Amino acid sequence: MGIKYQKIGDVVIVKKELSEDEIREIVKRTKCKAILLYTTQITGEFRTPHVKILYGKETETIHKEYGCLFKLDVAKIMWSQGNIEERKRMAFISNENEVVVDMFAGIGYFTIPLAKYSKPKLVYAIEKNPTAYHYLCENIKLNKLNNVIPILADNRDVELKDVADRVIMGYVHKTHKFLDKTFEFLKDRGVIHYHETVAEKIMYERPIERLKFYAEKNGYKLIDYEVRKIKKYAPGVWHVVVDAKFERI
Ligand SMILES: C[S@@+](CC[C@H](N)C(=O)[O-])C[C@H]1O[C@@H](n2cnc3c(N)ncnc32)[C@H](O)[C@@H]1O
Repeated sequence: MGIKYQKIGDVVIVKKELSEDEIREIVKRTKCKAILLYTTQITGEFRTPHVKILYGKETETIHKEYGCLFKLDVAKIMWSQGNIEERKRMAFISNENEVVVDMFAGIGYFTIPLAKYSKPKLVYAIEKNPTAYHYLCENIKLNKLNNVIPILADNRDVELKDVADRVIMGYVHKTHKFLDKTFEFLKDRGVIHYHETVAEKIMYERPIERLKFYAEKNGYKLIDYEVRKIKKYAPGVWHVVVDAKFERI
């Protein structure tokens, strides 16, 4: 059977309609409790999937990855398998001396592995969507973390000045528009993990130009950076992350 599927906890996601035989085969093979069809690309600021349930009823599950537990309702909240390497990388990016702000925390995609393995002093995990925030709080409890403060808010409304050694911007919809706020969170020196979707031809230039522009505007200078590919986003378009180090001028 050549059907492509993705298993999140005990829920399976497919991207095309299945026959009765195919549903039976997937259930037998994966022992899943539900099969969901993602009907369109994930869009919108909350990154909510559009789904049709092909099998089962219950779509809430616990996904295990890299020793972390992620509870989510797969019918309401996205899970990007393509970001797996970045979630692992973020797990060990910080250290015990740091305070981190995760501006687009979701259910804790980066916050949970980072808080668990890097053990920073504190992670402020900001999330605007109440459903994602609910699971973020559940996941902090499930993973027994005491160094995460979840905040239900639009990150632009959060008043935290000069607190962060590191800011994660794991969102790819006009991310640069949030950079003024990011520099408000940042201490005199710090690192920003800036995500962007960008055409291949300009992927080593445009994100850097934007970072430099907002740094200068906010009284910082870019002192070091590295552009990393996360995944192909569309034909000729990459989802990249820039690890960028800044210092206040
Ligand atoms: C979907 S996550 C990114 C995916 C994730 N990095 C992964 O590994 O799969 C982005 C989150 O940012 C949240 N978000 C969007 N705009 C926001 C804002 N202005 N303030 C706080 N959270 C926001 C969305 O609700 C969503 O949960």
